[in-house]
Amino acid sequence: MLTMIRDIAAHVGKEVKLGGWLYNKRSSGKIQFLQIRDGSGFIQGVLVKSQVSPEVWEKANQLTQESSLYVRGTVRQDDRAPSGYELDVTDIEIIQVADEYPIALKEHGVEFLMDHRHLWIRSPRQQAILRIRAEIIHAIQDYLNHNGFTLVDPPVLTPSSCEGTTTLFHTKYFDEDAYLTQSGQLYMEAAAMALGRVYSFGPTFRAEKSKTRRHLIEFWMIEPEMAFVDHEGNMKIQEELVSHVVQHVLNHCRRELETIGRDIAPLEKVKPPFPRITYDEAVELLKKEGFEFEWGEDFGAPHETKIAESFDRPVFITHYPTEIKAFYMKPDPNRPEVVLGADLIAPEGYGEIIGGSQRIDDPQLLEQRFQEHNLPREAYQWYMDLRKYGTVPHSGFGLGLERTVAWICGLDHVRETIPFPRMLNRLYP
Ligand SMILES: NC(=O)C[C@H]([NH3+])C(=O)NS(=O)(=O)OC[C@H]1O[C@@H](n2cnc3c(N)ncnc32)[C@H](O)[C@@H]1O
Ligand SMILES: [Mg+2]
Repeated sequence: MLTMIRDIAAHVGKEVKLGGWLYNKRSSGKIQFLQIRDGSGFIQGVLVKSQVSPEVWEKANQLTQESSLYVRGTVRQDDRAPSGYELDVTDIEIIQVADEYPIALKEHGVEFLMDHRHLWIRSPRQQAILRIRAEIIHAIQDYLNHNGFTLVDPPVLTPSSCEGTTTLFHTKYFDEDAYLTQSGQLYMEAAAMALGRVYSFGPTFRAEKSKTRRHLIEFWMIEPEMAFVDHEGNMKIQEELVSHVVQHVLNHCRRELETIGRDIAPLEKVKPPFPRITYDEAVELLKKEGFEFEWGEDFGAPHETKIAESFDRPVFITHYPTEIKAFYMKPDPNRPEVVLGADLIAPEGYGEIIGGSQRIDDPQLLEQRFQEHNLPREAYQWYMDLRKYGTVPHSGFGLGLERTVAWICGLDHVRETIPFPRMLNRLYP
């Protein structure tokens, strides 16, 4: 039975057998130091020429970067070692001497690394990011599952759009037209009328022609939807969820955060309540900061970054103009030219991580929106039925996983937040 490096502390003084890959090695003539990784961690194996057979010594000489092997040895505690332990190697079984590894331990250009993403993910930094991503997913589901939400899976193949028709991926569904989902929201609204509080978690697709550090073509979204929850209740759930996730990462990913060099001070300030400013107040703030900005425009990355600089934690921007938001958003009854919705803007320039709103629950108004947005009525009949058979006030939001990972990890680009990013001009590997 192989021992995993993550469990090595339980085996001090004992002989163990590990399976793994050679991450790196160095030699001082009579001693060889093998940096071994097995996916659960790293450990240094030490070979002393005088203490192993010539065959084992020769095998160690043959090993190249990323060669796969079994190694046997005795576990020794050593505070000088990064993991706190070392392995006094007694035997090596080579599985494969790897070809010359393309990602040598030096700087490489982004496109080269992206072309070798299937290998790049083996590096300590990329492993750490993927572990933090997994912990974020775990924390999100932990919060939602313990707060009355049920996971419901929406379809990926859909007959219509949710977020406008300019970013749809079209495909044929036998002899019908279909589109890859932009958002599971509309289906979550149906599920919320059945189960009260629901959420979806899956890939969503936007044929965005934007090549920015925050846009992916395929990204993962968590979409909670809640019956009998209004705009303010929606934001309260969002700030509790995000704060829970950040605290979970701080509690469970310290080693990974150190590996990627993340300054955690900004994350320690992420506690509810988050500040709320209206779109109007945000426009005024931008004008005071010297931006040319017309009421009715949408905020771009520079605007969101400037707005966020006034706060030490994520900030809700609420009451956007109805004209620039999606058809389903409920207008403010006291001021119909703005909606009961909010974007959650992360600090440190990471921009919008959540989009959400209260939904239109009045059938007449929804009919009017179908016409204003020129939506094909028959494709949305099921969605209108939700307003005919027991409509209720309800709200929901979409949290973009990759943007959340980029913010929490402090990364420059979303391409490092997902195992195999799909971006403009990138479908490989
Ligand atoms: N259930 C809902 O209410 C969600 C709603 N239908 C929706 O899709 N809103 S959103 O378009 O703002 O997207 C939500 C979030 O999804 C993320 N998002 C949105 N588009 C992208 C792209 N292209 N790349 C990466 N991440 C993206 C970003 O964090 C947004 O705040
Ligand atoms: Mg949005």
